[in-house]
Amino acid sequence: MNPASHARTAGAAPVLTAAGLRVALGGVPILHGVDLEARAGEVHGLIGPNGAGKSTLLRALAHLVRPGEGEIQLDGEVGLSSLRARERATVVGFLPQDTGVDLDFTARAIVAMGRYAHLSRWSQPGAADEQIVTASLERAGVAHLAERSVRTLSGGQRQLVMLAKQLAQAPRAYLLDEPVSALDLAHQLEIVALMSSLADDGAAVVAVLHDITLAARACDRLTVLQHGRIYATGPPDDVLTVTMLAEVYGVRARVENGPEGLTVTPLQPLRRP
Ligand SMILES: Nc1ncnc2c1ncn2[C@@H]1O[C@H](COP(=O)(O)OP(=O)(O)OP(=O)(O)O)[C@@H](O)[C@H]1O
Repeated sequence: MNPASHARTAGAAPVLTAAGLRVALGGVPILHGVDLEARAGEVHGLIGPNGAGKSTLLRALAHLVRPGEGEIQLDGEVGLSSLRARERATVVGFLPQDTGVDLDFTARAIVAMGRYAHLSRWSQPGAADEQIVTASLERAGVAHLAERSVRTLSGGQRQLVMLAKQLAQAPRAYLLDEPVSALDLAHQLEIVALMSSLADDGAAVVAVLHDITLAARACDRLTVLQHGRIYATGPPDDVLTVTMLAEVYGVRARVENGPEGLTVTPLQPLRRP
């Protein structure tokens, strides 16, 4: 972690606090008592193998799946479930893993939907909302796609448009499920920089990431999930160990700390954990 981001996170207040979350899907227990804090001004990475429960945890934080036990508190005092949907949308924004859209809307129209959270039931978007939509398209690097139907966009372009919608929504906590999975290298770096600038602006950012080296460099804190439980949480330097990679991912790996930060190189599969 670079020293600037370290300073950014010192003393950061939790926006969302999950305590003892238990979630079952289709009658199958998936999360078994998970605690997590999404802090203002911090980029928090969720990592772990396929099926560990990362998306489920993110969806629970976004109030898209209801925990059987445990709850999510806003600012440590209000239950997220007690908020009205529109109010909740000013607190949490969720970028799904699958951004497929089967609607014939332009990218601009999709991004404009992000503003609904900030309008009263009877009001129409105004000039200020339009400006925010334009700025959000620009900040996500997709202003040139504004008038294209989202149906005609590539997977990566659609992912960026959906991210622009989150920017227009401007929640206090951005919950991003694999935000770089469909992106080329340059766009990945741009999204990492964007996550960092959102945190600099005071937002809490929680992102599911599969590229561990990218996660190490992009995140102030990492939480490792394994079989629906937290294996470790803390600064990347503490969490990303050879032992963790063997025990959680079932790989022999090299972890190096160089001038650009940590690099994790998987070398050989071990017996599946
Ligand atoms: N609707 C459902 N009914 C039953 N089981 C489900 C349902 N949705 C997800 N699961 C299971 O819950 C577990 C956790 O899934 P989840 O998508 O949270 O994992 P993940 O860590 O995000 O995985 P990935 O890295 O592959 O995206 C998986 O075993 C999955 O098969």
